[in-house]
Amino acid sequence: MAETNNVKPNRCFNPARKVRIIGKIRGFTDKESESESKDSKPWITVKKPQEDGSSEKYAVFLDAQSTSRKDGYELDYCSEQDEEIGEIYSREIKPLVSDIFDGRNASVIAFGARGSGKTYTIQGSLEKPGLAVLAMSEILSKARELQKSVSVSLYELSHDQAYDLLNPRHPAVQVLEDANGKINLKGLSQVSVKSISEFHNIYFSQGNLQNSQKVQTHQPRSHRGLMVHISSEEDSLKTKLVNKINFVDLAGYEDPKKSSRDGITPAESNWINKSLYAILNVVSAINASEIRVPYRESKLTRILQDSLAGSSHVLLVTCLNPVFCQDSLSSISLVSRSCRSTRQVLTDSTNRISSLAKAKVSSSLKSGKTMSTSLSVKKQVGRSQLSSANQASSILKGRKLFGEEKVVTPKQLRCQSEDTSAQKSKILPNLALIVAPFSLEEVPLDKSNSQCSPMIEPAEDVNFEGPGSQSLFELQNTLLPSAHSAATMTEMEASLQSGIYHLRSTPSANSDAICEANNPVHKKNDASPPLSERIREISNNLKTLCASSPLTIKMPEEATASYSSQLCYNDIVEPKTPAMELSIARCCSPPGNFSNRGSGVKHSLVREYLSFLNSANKEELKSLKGIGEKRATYILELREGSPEPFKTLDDLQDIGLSAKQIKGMMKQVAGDLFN
Ligand SMILES: Nc1ncnc2c1ncn2[C@@H]1O[C@H](COP(=O)(O)OP(=O)(O)OP(=O)(O)O)[C@@H](O)[C@H]1O
Repeated sequence: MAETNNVKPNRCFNPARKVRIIGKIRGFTDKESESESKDSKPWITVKKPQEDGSSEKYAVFLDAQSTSRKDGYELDYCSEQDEEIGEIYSREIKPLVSDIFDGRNASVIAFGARGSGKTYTIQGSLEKPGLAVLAMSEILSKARELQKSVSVSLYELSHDQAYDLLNPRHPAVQVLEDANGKINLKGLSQVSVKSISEFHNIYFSQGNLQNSQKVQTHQPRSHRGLMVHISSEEDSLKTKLVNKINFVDLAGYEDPKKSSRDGITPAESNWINKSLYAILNVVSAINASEIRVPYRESKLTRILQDSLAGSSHVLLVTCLNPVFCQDSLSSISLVSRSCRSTRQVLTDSTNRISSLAKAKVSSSLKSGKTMSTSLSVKKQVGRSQLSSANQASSILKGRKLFGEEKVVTPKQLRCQSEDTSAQKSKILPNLALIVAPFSLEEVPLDKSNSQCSPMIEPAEDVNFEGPGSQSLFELQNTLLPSAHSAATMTEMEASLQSGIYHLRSTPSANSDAICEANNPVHKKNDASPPLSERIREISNNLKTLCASSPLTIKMPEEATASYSSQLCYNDIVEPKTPAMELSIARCCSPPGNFSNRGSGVKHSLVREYLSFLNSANKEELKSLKGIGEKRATYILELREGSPEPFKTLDDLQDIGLSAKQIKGMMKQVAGDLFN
């Protein structure tokens, strides 16, 4: 664990990230305590933030002794195994409860493998109340103080169908969205609660209620949600203000390939995992401040939509089994992937920390080798190396379900080298973190692949969920550079099931900023140099000018004469519409405009271009047609001798360009204007 000290501090913390992710290691059950030998090494260890500032976050290390696989993840917080639920409540939930009374919504979601203690954490028992019960106790006392009313709803989700657990008939709940984007849960009862004992009766007896009614809603694995509504009458507005806090006990994550212990079918298991991926996809999109948050991917995310979006607090509690559990390993890995975008690997709450990969990176760099950033990273341990037809279909299915993923070949990755060379030093170590626990293919260092970085994709479909379903925050983002689209659960599923790890990096506001800082030429992944931007701007201005320019009126000669003769004979001439047909020509195309308006714009373009050549740095120069490494170096040398070596286009001949080449360059930036 010595490497923990090497955990990099959170260099570019993203303040927009809204989902807090904590870990909770469950206590041993009686049976486990019996079988667990006193001196056996725990497979999960928690490392607290370092006082010397070398790490600001909690880190949890999972050491799968049977496979010698070690993984490390950063979390916002991770409770020790013996930490009482009450302590977690005070630390994590209490502040949320106060905020609900100040008008915010909240969602507390327990995620983890089967048997990892989710129900124990959220619901608990009468003797050992869970987070929801402790919260309810405080909510009720605050509500009394502030004269607000409290009601609760309970639902269960199975096969993407929600059922009301407080109605003895367990009707299906419909999720409807009104014109303002407000979510209405039709068919979900709300039962008013005045005291904690009333709440206990409702919360702890709903299982019995189901059994007595013999309604087949309660599946062995299903999601269960408690929704607490806190409402107050707003006298002045005569409206009812309602805020909500949700507690969700998700169905346990289980490898769909495993034969289930409770006889559920693979289809059911797939549905559960799909809905788990959906919630993680939403978390990922929220954290990445994406414009489009995929609430519509599952009924659960639709139900929670207004308690996930906007200024809502979201707390994801990742529950972990204290005895080795492959599914626990997979589930924290899923959470980790949902909470980062590959470009922000050091900024998210569950960054994977790997001594293994770090060592590999440093050793590979030292040894003159570098890691291949190919999309397929073969898993070192565990399952078969190659994806079977089954796995492939699962990947495809996943892609279909969770959005298309561009498959990027290693060759394409290499092609990015020029554009991303400035970022290489940042990305390479980060990349190592992403793929940490797996063996990374090492390839001989060559110029092209040494500069590889993950493929940067443009933001994909920017679809809004529906009218008004966007928060103001999201709306604002539409005006900003596209935020990154985080890795979807498709990748996670694919990786977990097939052992093939897909890396994808997408631009983010943050990364754009980094990119810009590193290389002002490459503002975006399509790398438009500022010169062409400026020239485009001039060109656009020109078009606008053309569009708004006065009509050119050609007057027939005789008409002009008669008009001017009028002017001659009258001192004060009343303006008259000439009685003649005018031939009107409107200049629309820039070349046409040029011929009519002289060469002012052209000169201005040339000036811009020359000034760029006189001031751009090497990388910027190289982005121009006809200027490679040598010419760029030569230009910089010329500039050392004279600060402005290029005063006219002809001066470009000094760097070995022919008149034809110069014209070609100008054509590149200004198109037909230089024909
Ligand atoms: N902190 C704890 N101390 C002791 N026992 C615990 C603790 N947390 C959970 N358990 C026990 O572990 C078992 C599994 O817990 P729980 O049912 O909460 O898991 P789960 O994640 O909700 O499971 P599933 O995914 O199957 O719903 C239960 O028997 C529970 O009593």
